[in-house]
Amino acid sequence: MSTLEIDQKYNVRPFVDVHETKLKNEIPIVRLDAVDLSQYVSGPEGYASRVELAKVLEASITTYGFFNLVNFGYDLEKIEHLRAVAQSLLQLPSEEKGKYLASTWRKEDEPPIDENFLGGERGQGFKPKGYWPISEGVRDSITHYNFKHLLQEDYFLSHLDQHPELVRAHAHEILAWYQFIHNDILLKISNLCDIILGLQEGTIWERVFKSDSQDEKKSAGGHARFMLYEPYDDENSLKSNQTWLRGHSDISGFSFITSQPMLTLQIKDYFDGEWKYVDHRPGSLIVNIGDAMEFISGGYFKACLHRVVEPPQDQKRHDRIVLIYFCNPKDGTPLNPDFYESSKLKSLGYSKADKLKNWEDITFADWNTAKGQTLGRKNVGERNQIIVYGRNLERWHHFEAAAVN
Ligand SMILES: O=C(O)CCC(=O)C(=O)O
Ligand SMILES: [Fe+2]
Repeated sequence: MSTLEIDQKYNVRPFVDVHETKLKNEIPIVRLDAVDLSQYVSGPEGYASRVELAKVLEASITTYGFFNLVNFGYDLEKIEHLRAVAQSLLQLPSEEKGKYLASTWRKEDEPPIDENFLGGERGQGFKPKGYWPISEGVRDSITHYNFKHLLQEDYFLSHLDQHPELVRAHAHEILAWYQFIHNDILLKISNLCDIILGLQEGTIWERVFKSDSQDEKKSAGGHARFMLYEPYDDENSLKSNQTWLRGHSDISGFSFITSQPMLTLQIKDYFDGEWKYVDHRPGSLIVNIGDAMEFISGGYFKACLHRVVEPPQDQKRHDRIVLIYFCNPKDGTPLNPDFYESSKLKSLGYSKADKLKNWEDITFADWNTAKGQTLGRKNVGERNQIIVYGRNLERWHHFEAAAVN
């Protein structure tokens, strides 16, 4: 079957976003700074432009830990088309989803999905609705599909039988978008981080994010997620306290989320500790620092707490689709700033000898495993300080400190 015929079979059609809210003046909202990647000029002659851009980035990632990326050089219509594919994929019947669950314990001869059989959330494939407990018996209303191995193109393309037909038909488009984020956008952002930290450009890329197309163990990790949020009914909305995804920081180095009109993503404002909706900036990506970059920078960059809640009144009862990319450091990356010998961090006191005495020497793989095991657990909630390897699992204390100052 041609791609066109497959698209017809699965009714691939544009995802219709909800209209913009008219209530922006009545809700807590934060407009993130825009990092304009068209201002990034490579080569020695572009150095001054990169220094200017690094200043904008530094102001964002050392406070909110979030920024908007604009003019990043990818055809926005292609991203819209992927959202259309995501819509049809995430709306496949349950029996189809049951064949491709995101669980390491998926076996070919396992029975079709029923309420006792839900896929894990981190493997490749589907996480059906209802996997995470939210509160008072309410379970999540999020369907997602995870992609792994995106930076190992040969491997990905030779294992397409692990994916539903719709993914198989669009495999090249999916790879193209995520590899562009990693190998183009992230490379530039890594170099800007080098400038911020007083490191030679290329340092963070080489040590942390460089991909290896053949050997996944030596490569940074490229994990993507298509997400569909469906609204709760009135009863679940009330019981869940309007929460779609509980507050957390990401494990990743950086996470990239497509900005769309429905205001539901909230961040905990670094300056006053209040939860605020992230405003929509058309054509932008919402980018945030994950735990790994916070630890690599000794806590100078902030892995901000964020959550997903119901939108303002005039955007309710509508589906929401986002495409996410989590880029993880290479497994062996040390999560301590001393390894990078940044003069800037030393002068700010972000070194083991100074502010970070309790931090154990760990690699990204250690953190990924330890925190991964806690995901979705009810006891790992807001204000519940849990220390792992000398570090706070979620850094709620950032906001307490900021609010007092
Ligand atoms: O849906 C969103 O906007 C963010 C989701 C998120 O924070 C996550 O999957 O880690
Ligand atoms: Fe997140």
